[in-house]
Amino acid sequence: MSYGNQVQFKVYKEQEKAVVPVSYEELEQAAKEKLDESPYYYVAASAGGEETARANREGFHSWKIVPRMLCDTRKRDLSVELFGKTIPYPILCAPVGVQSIVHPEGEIASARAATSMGVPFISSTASTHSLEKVAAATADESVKWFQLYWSSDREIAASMVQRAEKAGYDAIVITLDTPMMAWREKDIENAYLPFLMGQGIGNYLEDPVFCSRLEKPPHEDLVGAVTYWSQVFGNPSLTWDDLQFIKMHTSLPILLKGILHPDDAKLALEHGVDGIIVSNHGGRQVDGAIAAIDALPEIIDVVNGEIPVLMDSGIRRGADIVKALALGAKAVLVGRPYIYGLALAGDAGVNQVLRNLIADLDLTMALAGKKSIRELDKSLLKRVER
Ligand SMILES: Cc1cc2nc3c(=O)[nH]c(=O)nc-3n(C[C@H](O)[C@H](O)[C@H](O)COP(=O)(O)O)c2cc1C
Ligand SMILES: O=C(O)C(=O)c1ccccc1
Repeated sequence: MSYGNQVQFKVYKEQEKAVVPVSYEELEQAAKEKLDESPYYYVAASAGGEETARANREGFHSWKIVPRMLCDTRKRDLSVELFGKTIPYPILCAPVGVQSIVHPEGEIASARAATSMGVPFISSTASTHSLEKVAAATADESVKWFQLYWSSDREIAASMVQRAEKAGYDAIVITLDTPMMAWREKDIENAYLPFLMGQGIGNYLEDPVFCSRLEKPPHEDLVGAVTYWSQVFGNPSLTWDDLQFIKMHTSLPILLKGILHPDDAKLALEHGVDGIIVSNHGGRQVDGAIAAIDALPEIIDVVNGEIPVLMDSGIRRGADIVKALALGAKAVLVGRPYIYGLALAGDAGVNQVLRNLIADLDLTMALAGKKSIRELDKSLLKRVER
């Protein structure tokens, strides 16, 4: 029996204990049926008319895999190396804030599930559970990164980065595309702001610098804490020169998330960052922005192998990952798929969504004639305009 068949049998066998639908569309539908309208749309909806969210998918559709034959793909190796650590698959859990709106255990359950299978977890600044509690839910040797929303009170930003380093995180992801929330029509219709109920601000409520700015501690005056949070959450005044400030406060590798323009990739290199994540935030920020997969090739050219380039926005199946990697991404991040798994079945749901994605990737690699991530390049793809 070939290794490929073993993967299939294992997946079929595990289906007996299935807790979530296998297809992405059915997964999303099941989450819609389970969740209340406001949290469901907070996760599922994108900015404006959702043109960019659609473009993310259409972008993948316009690349086609041209499989190779007779390549002996019995044994495959999906591992990649990032900042000196080998991860078993080229997949990470994207930073997603306020996960407690879909499941009370939120980020803790997701981090536990992901890292137990070797999938790095990127912990969001906007988590309900603090970065220390998320780290405590994972094994010491597991790979985890911390995502920074750079507060307009920069001492808070510095404090969070230092806390992350102390708690054992391996890298800092600075998200650049969300100094403020975009025009999200569903959330406006639903007047939905979970932060006002104290959700998604766990990292602030436990931050010594944040708390030192308050008149009363958060447990005595949550409204005061939330009000201050709303004043300092975003920082639209940042410029490239500010990066130096965070670099001074950490020895961890720094990645910039939300890069779409090749000139920004150039600036990232000039400012000495360690990695780039090509992303349009899953279509949740600039509606009308270029699809992340369409932005990727030019950025890969500019970066020219100097630092790792990762991508996210619209990854739904194994073939999407093969396409992103063939176009030069080192690894991909997934967002909504694992959040729907969390909504439906807590850590078991996250586990199953990731397991399915990995098995799909593994089979797609084998059937495309590729046995290692290193073998993926543009020659496997053809662009088909429709
Ligand atoms: C509900 C939700 C919350 C998010 N919160 C954050 C966040 O706190 N920080 C961040 O950098 N990105 C955040 N993102 C964006 C993701 O990291 C990622 O870029 C995006 O989800 C990828 O697209 P996908 O959902 O199509 O996989 C969020 C996305 C969703 C769906
Ligand atoms: O909703 C988001 O996309 C996001 O990035 C975010 C921003 C602030 C708090 C929580 C999530």
